[in-house]
Amino acid sequence: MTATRGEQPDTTDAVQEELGALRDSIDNIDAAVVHMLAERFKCTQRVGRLKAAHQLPPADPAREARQIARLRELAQDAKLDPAFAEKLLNFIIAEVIRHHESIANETVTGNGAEQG
Ligand SMILES: O=C(O)C(=O)C[C@]1(C(=O)O)C=C[C@@H](O)C=C1
Repeated sequence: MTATRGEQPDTTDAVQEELGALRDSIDNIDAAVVHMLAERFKCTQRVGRLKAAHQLPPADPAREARQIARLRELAQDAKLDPAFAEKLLNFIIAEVIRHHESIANETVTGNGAEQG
């Protein structure tokens, strides 16, 4: 039964079991997201070094526009809010660009970059 305002919370075993099972799946998905992001950042770290070694700019807005268009379509097909997918990609790419700038700086100054 759906709880409404003013009713006591339903803490029966069946509800707790279903909540626990859903949370197990959420934990697995969160772990997969972390591992996928870690792999993505390993790739972008190599991109950052390649760009710095060849004096290429950290950001590539044309590439980003293609990624956003593609991700919005994928999101739509998957019934995920395309605006959310775009915000998430922009958030990740902003961090990647920060890393690229740090690597480029390290290449010029010889100082250690803070992160890949
Ligand atoms: O493909 C690149 O040129 C990257 O540096 C990677 C990446 C990304 O994280 O996907 C990051 C910055 C660029 O503006 C575009 C894409």
